Amino acid sequence: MLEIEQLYGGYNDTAVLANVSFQVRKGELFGILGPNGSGKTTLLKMISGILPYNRGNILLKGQHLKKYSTKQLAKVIAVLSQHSSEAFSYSVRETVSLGRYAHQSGFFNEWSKEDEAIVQDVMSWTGVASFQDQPTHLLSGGERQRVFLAQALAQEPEILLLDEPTNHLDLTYQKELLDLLKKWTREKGLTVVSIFHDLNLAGLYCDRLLLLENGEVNRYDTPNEVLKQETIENVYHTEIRKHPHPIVPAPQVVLLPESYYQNRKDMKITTENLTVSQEFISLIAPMSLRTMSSGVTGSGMGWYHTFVNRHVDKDYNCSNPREEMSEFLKANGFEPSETVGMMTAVYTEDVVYRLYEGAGFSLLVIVTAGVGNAVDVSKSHEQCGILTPGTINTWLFVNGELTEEAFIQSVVTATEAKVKVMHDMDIKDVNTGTIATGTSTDSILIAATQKGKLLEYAGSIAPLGKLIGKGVYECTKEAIVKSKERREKAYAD
Ligand SMILES: Nc1ncnc2c1ncn2[C@@H]1O[C@H](COP(=O)(O)OP(=O)(O)OP(=O)(O)O)[C@@H](O)[C@H]1O
Repeated sequence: MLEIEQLYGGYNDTAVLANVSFQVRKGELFGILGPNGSGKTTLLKMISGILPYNRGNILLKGQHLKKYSTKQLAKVIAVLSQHSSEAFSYSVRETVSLGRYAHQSGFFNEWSKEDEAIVQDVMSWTGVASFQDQPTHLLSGGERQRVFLAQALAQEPEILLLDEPTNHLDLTYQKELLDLLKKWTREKGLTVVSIFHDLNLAGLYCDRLLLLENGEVNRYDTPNEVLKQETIENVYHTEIRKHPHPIVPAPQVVLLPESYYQNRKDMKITTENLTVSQEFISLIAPMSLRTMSSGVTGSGMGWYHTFVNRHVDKDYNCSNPREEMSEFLKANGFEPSETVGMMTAVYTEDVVYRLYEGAGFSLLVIVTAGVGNAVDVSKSHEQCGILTPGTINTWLFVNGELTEEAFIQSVVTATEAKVKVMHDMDIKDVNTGTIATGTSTDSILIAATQKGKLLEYAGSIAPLGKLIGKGVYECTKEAIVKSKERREKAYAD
C-alpha cells in the first residue's frame, strides 16, 4: 500500500530524515515511534504530500506520490495532524462535512444523500453526533480531536495518517478510538499509519512499528521486537522495564522513577527485620518488596512489605481462612492488603533463619517445618487428604533484583531442596509408607528488594540457586529436627 524507499529530506538547510525505508501493508495498523525531534512528524508530512523530500521515493499504491494531484491524494490519504485542534467557528457537522470535499463533483459541488449519510455515520462512530450543531471552538480538546478524526474519516480514505491521535483523549476515548481504528483495519481494510508517544498503546494495538532515532530507522519490526528493553533504553535514554500485558499477548513497558532508586539505595533485609513472638513470626521491610507467594493473604505476584507466619492450633479448622486471617492481621496491627500471611501449627520458637551472602547479593532464609502432615506427592492421588494448617513454610528474602524467570526458578530450586531434606531424613508419608516430598499445605514466599545486583536466574547452578539450595536445605533440616524434638519431648512428658 505504502512504500518508502531511502527517503532523505528536511526543512530548507536542516536535514531531518536520512535513508528511511519501510513498507506498510494494506489493512495494517502501523505505528511510528521515536523521541521528540526524531523526525516522526516530518515523515508523516512527507507521506501526506505537505512537505517535499530531497531524495528517495514514496510509492502510494505502487505509484509515485509526486504524480498524485491534491484531490486524487485526498481520496486516498486523510490526515489527522497534531495541530488540527485549532478552533474555528464552524459547527461540528460543518467541520466534519469539509472531509467530503475530495468526493464532491460537478460545478456546484452538490451535497448528496451519500455525503450526508457518511457524515452522520462517522459522527456517530466517533461520538460527536450528539453535539453536531455546536460550534467546534466551544468543545473540549478531546471532543475537538474526535471531530477532526470524524472529518478525516468522512474523506473515506484508504490510508489514515494520524499524529498522536490519543493526545487530549481520556482513557475511555483512547481505547474507543484505537478499538475503532483496529476494527476498520480488520473489517474495511483501512490502512492506518500513526505516530505514538505512548509505547504501551503502540505495543497493544499496532501490527508493526517503526522506531526513529535522529531521523534514521533504528528498528522496523513487530511490537515485541521493537519494544525491547535495551532498544528503548538506548533510544530514549531512560531506564524502563518491559513486561507482558496481563491479559493480551502484547509487550508493555514501564518507567522507573528516580525516587525509586533513591529510596531503595541502602535497603537490605536482614535478621534485624525479623520478630519472633509466641503468636507469630513477622518481618517488616522498610519498603514494599516484589513477591511471589502462596500465602493465605498476599498470594500470587505482588508488592508487600509485611510478612506474617502465624501459629495456629493443629486442630485449626475454618471455612474461610483468608477472611479469618485478615481479621487476625488487622487485630495485630497489620494491613491485610499489604501483608503476605501464612499459618503454621509449628511453634514459632522453632523457626530457623540464616542470612547467606553471595557475590553482590544476599539471601535470608526463614523456615518453619513440621512434618506430621507429610505427603508423598507421587501417591497423593490415592488418598483423600484433609487440609490442615501449612506445615513447611519457606520464606526467601533476596537482596537483589530478580527477573520473573528467577522468581519461578527460586520456587523450583527451593522445592527441590526441601524434597531432598525429606529424602535424606527419611520422612515418610504415614498413609503410604513411602518417602514424603513435603506436606499437604506447604507455602512458599520469594521476596526481593529489586535493588542491586540483577539476578536473572535461580536454577540450581545459578549463583542465587546455589544459595537457595544450600540455605533451604540447611534451614529446613534444622527446623524439622527442632519440631521433631519438641514432639518427642511432648510424648515423653
Ligand atoms: N518547520 C520547520 N522548520 C525547520 N525545522 C523544523 C521544522 N519542523 C520541525 N523541524 C525540526 O525537525 C526535526 C524533527 O522534527 P519533527 O517535528 O519531525 O520531530 P518529531 O519526532 O515529530 O518530534 P515530537 O515528538 O516532538 O513531535 C526537529 O529537530 C525540529 O526542530
